[in-house]
Amino acid sequence: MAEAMTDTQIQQALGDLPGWSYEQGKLQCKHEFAGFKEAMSFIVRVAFHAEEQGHHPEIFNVYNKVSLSLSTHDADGKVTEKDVKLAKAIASFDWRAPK
Ligand SMILES: C[C@H](O)[C@H](O)[C@H]1CNC2=NC(N)=NC(=O)C2=N1
Repeated sequence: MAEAMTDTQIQQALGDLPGWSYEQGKLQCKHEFAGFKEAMSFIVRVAFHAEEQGHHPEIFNVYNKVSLSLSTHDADGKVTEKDVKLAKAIASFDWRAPK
């Protein structure tokens, strides 16, 4: 059973996670890209990191917009260090092409 982080720990972690927020009990980010292909490229890149970490975000896409949500099933759907780790990997490569 993974250990849930406290609200204080999550707020601290968000300091190193540009573009991420804590909403509805999950780590979330929303990005807008130049078009559908750019959005899908971002999703595929997220997929490789997710698979490597054995941890997978909920992914929602509409055309050029992508929303990601992260929580840990193993901790009753709460946020754990596993979510922060994947969010950091994603934040480190996130890009937004000029529209
Ligand atoms: C067995 C498998 O590793 C688990 O179900 C993993 C897969 N990916 C996961 N992804 C996320 N975001 N949370 C999990 O708890 C989780 N569990």
